[in-house]
Amino acid sequence: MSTEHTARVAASGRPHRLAAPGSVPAPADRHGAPVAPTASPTRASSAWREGDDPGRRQFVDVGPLDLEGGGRLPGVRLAYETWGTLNAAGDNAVLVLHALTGDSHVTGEPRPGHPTPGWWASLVGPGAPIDTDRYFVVAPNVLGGCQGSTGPSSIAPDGRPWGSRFPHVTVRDQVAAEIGLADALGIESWALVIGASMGGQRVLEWGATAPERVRGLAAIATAAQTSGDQIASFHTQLAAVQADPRFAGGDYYDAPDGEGPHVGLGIARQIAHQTYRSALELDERFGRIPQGGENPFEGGRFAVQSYLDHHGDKLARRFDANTYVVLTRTMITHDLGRDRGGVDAALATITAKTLVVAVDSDRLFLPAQSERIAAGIPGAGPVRTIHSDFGHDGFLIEAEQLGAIVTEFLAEL
Ligand SMILES: CC(=O)SCCNC(=O)CCNC(=O)[C@H](O)C(C)(C)COP(=O)(O)OP(=O)(O)OC[C@H]1O[C@@H](n2cnc3c(N)ncnc32)[C@H](O)[C@@H]1OP(=O)(O)O
Ligand SMILES: N[C@@H](CCO)C(=O)O
Repeated sequence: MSTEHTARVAASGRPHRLAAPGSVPAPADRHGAPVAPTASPTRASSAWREGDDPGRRQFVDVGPLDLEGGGRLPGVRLAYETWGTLNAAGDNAVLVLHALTGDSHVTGEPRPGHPTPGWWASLVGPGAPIDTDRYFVVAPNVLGGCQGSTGPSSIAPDGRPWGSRFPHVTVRDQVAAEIGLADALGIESWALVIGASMGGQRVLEWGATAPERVRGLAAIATAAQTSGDQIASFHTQLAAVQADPRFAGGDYYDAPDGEGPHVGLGIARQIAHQTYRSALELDERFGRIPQGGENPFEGGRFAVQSYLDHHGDKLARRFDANTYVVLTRTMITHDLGRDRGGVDAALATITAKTLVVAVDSDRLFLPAQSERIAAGIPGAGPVRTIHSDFGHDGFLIEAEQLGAIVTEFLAEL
């Protein structure tokens, strides 16, 4: 394994892999520094607030929403971005659904205050596999999110942030809100609804909730029903956030010092990030190499620890902890088969032509879960496999492979 794997990593053409031990960033560098709870520049809510970064975001009010779990949101607003033009026939609309910590900014188009391109810039844009010169692409921020859509950091009718009072929302509720967005945009049926991971959960839910409104589906690195193993991992992430005293049960937005539960959120991301990468990659890439300038025998870290610290810290600086909790709970309760006679019965009701994609090294959303989706949807072809050393994150990293698969599927549609 080792030789072949190393060769594949080396041949992957990735711009950045672990630097030689002597040249990894010094401990004081942002890449080398441990999570520094008191140094966070973010306020108690790192959620987007109106006026922060208007960019090209638009908003739609989809009205009150009766929730699957019995509660009610009195007014739901979705933030979204669009690219391209809806044609006269109205048949070139594509809905792109982000994963847990994504947002509406999918393409490489620059936006104010964000140095990095959107999260699927290689897949969506002018001349890209989902060609915005041809398709009208719509990407909403999910219900419960923190990038402009109604979520726990939004202001409730009493003028205070929802915080701990934000109700449980299910994947079905999120899709109900997105149906409101489609209505508002005058889109009767989507040529394609595409998403990965948590976004893929909504893709499947679209197919089962509104089969007449989707002609094509692409469900990538996802599952029709959250497994016990996934719930277990999500549970530990929730526990990490909730154990942070600054979480305050979810009501931290008005913390006098302006600080939120960055430490807990960072730890949750570290737990999650490990599941986003493969064991093989972490071993091959980091192994037992100490972080530059640090000695693990004197309280220092191995490079992989520093790497996880970095990813935890980075998310904690850009994301709202309550949204992380709300969306994680949403994923925990995801079950396409609920009240539909079970998963297989629900999958059988999906009429859209469906592309199912798995990442072979994914240890979070297992390829077997993709197999189940493909076996259950009448219009699904065999599972297409992304071969990757990187695990679940392969859906973000392996742009060339995914692009080719999506291009082929769109041509068939
Ligand atoms: C669909 C969605 O919703 S996606 C949401 C979008 N974004 C995210 O999820 C961001 C989280 N990041 C990731 O998941 C991944 O980084 C990806 C998938 C985006 C990219 O993967 P890769 O290109 O393989 O990046 P990788 O995992 O190697 O991380 C690179 C970072 O780790 C840092 N790093 C690498 N080694 C170390 C180390 N030893 N110590 C500290 N930091 C390190 C790099 O400096 C780099 O930092 P930067 O991102 O701030 O520039
Ligand atoms: N990087 C992805 C992984 C989960 O699919 C995210 O944070 O949304």
